[in-house]
Amino acid sequence: MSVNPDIQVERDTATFRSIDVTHMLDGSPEATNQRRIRQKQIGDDPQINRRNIIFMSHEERYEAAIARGLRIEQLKAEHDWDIMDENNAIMWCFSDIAMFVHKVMFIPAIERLGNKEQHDKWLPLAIDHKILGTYAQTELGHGTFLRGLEMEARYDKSTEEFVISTPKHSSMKWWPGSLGHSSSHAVLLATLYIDDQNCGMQPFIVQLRDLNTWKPLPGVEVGGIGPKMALATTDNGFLVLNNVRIPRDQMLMKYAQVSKDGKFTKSGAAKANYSTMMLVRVGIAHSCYFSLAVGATIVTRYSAVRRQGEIKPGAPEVKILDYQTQQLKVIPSIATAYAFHFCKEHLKWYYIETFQQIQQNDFSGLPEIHCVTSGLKAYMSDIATAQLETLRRACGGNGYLLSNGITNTYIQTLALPTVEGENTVLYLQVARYLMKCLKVAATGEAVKGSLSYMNEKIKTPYTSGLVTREDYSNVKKLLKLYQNMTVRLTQKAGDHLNKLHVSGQPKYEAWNNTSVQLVNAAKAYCQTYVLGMNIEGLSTQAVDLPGDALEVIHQLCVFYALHGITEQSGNFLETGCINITELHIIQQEAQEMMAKIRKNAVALVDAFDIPDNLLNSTLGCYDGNAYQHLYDSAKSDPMNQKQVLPAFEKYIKPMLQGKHTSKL
Ligand SMILES: CCCCCCC/C=C/C(=O)SCCNC(=O)CCNC(=O)[C@H](O)C(C)(C)COP(=O)(O)OP(=O)(O)OC[C@H]1O[C@@H](n2cnc3c(N)ncnc32)[C@H](O)[C@@H]1OP(=O)(O)O
Ligand SMILES: Cc1cc2nc3c(=O)[nH]c(=O)nc-3n(C[C@H](O)[C@H](O)[C@H](O)COP(=O)(O)OP(=O)(O)OC[C@H]3O[C@@H](n4cnc5c(N)ncnc54)[C@H](O)[C@@H]3O)c2cc1C
Repeated sequence: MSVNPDIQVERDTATFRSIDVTHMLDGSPEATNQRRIRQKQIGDDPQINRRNIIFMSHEERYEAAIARGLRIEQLKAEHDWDIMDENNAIMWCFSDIAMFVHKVMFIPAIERLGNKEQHDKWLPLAIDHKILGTYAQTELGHGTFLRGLEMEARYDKSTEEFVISTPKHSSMKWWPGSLGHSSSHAVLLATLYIDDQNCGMQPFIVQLRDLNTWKPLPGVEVGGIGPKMALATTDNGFLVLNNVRIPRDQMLMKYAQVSKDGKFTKSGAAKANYSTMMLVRVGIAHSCYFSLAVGATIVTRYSAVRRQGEIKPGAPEVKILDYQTQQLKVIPSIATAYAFHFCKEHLKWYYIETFQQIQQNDFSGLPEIHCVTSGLKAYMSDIATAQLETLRRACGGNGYLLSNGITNTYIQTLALPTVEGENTVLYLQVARYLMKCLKVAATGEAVKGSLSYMNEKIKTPYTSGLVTREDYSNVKKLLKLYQNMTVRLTQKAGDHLNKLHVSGQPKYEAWNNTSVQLVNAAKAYCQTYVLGMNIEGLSTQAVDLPGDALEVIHQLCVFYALHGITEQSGNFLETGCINITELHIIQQEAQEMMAKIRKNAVALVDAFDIPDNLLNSTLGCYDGNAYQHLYDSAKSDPMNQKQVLPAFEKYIKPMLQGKHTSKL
């Protein structure tokens, strides 16, 4: 099929070469080649390809997702993939792999929470798929408040075993992925009791199913929790354990130990057992980038080939991308996807460095990285889901179809604000850190790390620093506005907290009564962080780009900063970081920048380089032939393979013949 001329002209008139930006996103031309080879191995494989999933039943999808997982293992062995390749493969399959919690949580939990002997015993079994596992933490009664977990592991000194039980309905495990039907084992988080003394949440390895028959072991009641909005193939489950006994060495003992005679000891940081969640929060940031890149690609391409209505009366119908309002739906998502790219790259290296320190028992970086990973997981998933919905609607009626490729991406991404810590709760963790830094800054001590800008801002009076028109496209000046706004919102929340406390409210009550302001400050901190990483990316990753490409990536960053101010203008005005005249100029500059970026919109999403066989979209194919692909997809619907469906004879015909009323 030839390329739609409407999309070809977009490529021909772009001011830069997409491939240069693709190399930047991948890190180098060699990395681009390597990724393309991997994506071809996945996309071309009939067992992995997700082409027909929209026509499958729940059970068919589940089975296909198991087969996909197995096939990925084979490809990994055949092509010598490393862990990054494997994680990317899972992401490119949109996590449509039934055992993916085994890979992204079960194995990492053993690695992080187990000691050397436990690594030696369990990791080879898990890595070779001799056992399949889940991460079973959340219960029916508690997901957020981990100190409230009710499943009990009581140590029995006489047999040197833990006895695990579910005292009431609310204490059953509820939600763990792959638990329903696909796991033989679980890393199970339960409250440890020794002689009735509560020793906090600890991780245990518990076998759930017989490895030959796959039947639940005695004392184990397990099953799926029922159909969900999406992620149909991650069989989230429930688990009830009735006095199930496991040997002492099946408590993962890297950070807490129970001796044979029942002595409890702890090593490492207080929250070291929470470290698996931090890793997955980093993975979620990466997923948010990918989902948004997918959505932006589909909708930008569709908007460039869909013609509807006229701008100039009587003139030919225009591409919907030429409507300014459509641009406002599409361009921010492109700019955000690029900002998220820089941010997730930074986060990946930041996590690797800090994890290495933690491995050396240096926990000093833990509070800051907990703040950053919690905040970015929350902020990026909030923004990604909001923008995906805007993008989906920007396709009009066809945005409601499953074959468009964006609907599935959107509803899958909708899980991310909830999993690994509900977003509001995570923002409140960020706020806790903000309040601590505020206290440090107030005493005149230097705040270090991502909030070091607080040192300067807390002392100096604020001026926007926007004097000339050029200042409005100076990303460093714009970043200062964001930093000002974050510090002011933090101070405002801090003042409110203190005021309530001084007026007699206990600290915990004052905290709850300030939590709206606290969350607002935390979001501002996250938004500032993302912008900061975008700007840093310009001078690190983007710096080697040819001038024309660098200019466009720079424009995107300016637009991201300006648009963010227009979206949050209330915060910027209320804190006095800009005045109304400055806001009007910012709005105007943002619109002008959007119009410039529009010219390169298709080339910018092409640079994400997501192949058609992973994109799985009728609307967003590279060739721009959306109508042909929509028609082909409709024709391939199994319901269209018969001219007349059985329901005709059963119900429609009797109705047409007036026979139905006799049965009423
Ligand atoms: C790539 C796609 C992947 C999709 C994956 C899908 C699979 C999904 C899996 C899951 O959802 S698994 C279950 C995830 N569950 C959660 O994330 C639970 C959320 N809750 C928490 O994380 C915590 O309970 C809490 C809300 C952060 C608070 O915990 P708690 O009440 O026990 O803490 P406090 O006693 O209040 O102490 C807070 C104290 O602890 C520090 N802290 C908290 N978490 C961490 C951490 N992860 N690392 C380091 N430090 C942590 C926090 O900073 C506070 O410190 P101080 O201020 O007291 O110094
Ligand atoms: C698709 C999916 C996959 C999952 N996979 C797993 C898995 O593999 N393993 C696993 O263990 N779990 C898993 N979970 C569970 C998930 O981690 C929890 O649902 C999540 O942590 C939220 O906890 P919750 O359900 O208890 O929400 P709740 O805490 O009940 O949240 C409900 C509301 O209460 C608010 N709230 C709660 N506490 C506070 C507070 N302190 N301050 C202010 N507001 C508060 C929240 O903001 C939210 O608005 C999964 C969930 C989903 C949806």
